[in-house]
Amino acid sequence: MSDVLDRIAAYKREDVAARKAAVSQDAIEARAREASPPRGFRAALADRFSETGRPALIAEIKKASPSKGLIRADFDPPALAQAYERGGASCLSVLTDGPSFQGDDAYLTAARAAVALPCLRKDFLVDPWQVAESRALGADCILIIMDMVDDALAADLLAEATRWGMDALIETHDADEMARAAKLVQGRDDALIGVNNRSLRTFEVDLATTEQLAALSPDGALLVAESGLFTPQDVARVADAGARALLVGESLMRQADVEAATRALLA
Ligand SMILES: O=C(O)c1ccccc1NCC(=O)[C@H](O)[C@H](O)COP(=O)(O)O
Repeated sequence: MSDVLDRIAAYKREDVAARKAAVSQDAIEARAREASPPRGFRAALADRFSETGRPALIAEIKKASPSKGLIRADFDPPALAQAYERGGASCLSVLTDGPSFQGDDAYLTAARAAVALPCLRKDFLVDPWQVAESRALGADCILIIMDMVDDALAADLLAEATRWGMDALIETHDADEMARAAKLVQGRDDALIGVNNRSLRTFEVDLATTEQLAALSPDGALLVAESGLFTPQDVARVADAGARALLVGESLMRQADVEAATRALLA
């Protein structure tokens, strides 16, 4: 039986085929060349960690999710981006997937225009064409979910991100994916490796995932702990495991005062 990740991959392939039929590679590249220059996503995280000795925050603009349904009804991406920036976030993550997250490409463009922070396009990449599309939308970083791509596609996506001057967050959830990610970034000094504490197939969340995989992360990679982080104690736990950055959505999106909640989480 197919699970949610398989279903997302299936509709994404159809969606990308339709987008590619409407906008050729040359046309999407022309749009990408017109976009505002990349802001340096990994560098922003590394700089903040160097300055503070604490994990830097990637704050996520997330309206809904398959595991939680609607998370935030009062949803204004530019206002949320500004609240995150004032609260101390180093980068943003913006969900652009519509069917499962009620996201939209326009949310990324609008959020990025409202702040000076680098932005991750949080979507499911199954084709290198989507990398140029992400850049055309203004993204500074793309997501490569190792569970969703084979090694060849992962390498193509990473090469495309590099070609466009973008960073790539390479997401893992188990030791096998971490080993594949380590091979993928071998010889590079700009690796950004994520450990998702949530299984995207069962939705089970366990911070021990970061603790278990951190030791397997390649030397020199900047490690990002993703999902299920609600309290400063959670932050301290993944920091102790070696995380230099955090990706947080739900716990901040559920707060009335997002700026204060962001500050409190990082305190
Ligand atoms: O969040 C989900 O339910 C989900 C389901 C299937 C695929 C991906 C999913 N989430 C993407 C993420 O990784 C999170 O949005 C991100 O790490 C933030 O997590 P959280 O702080 O727990 O909202």
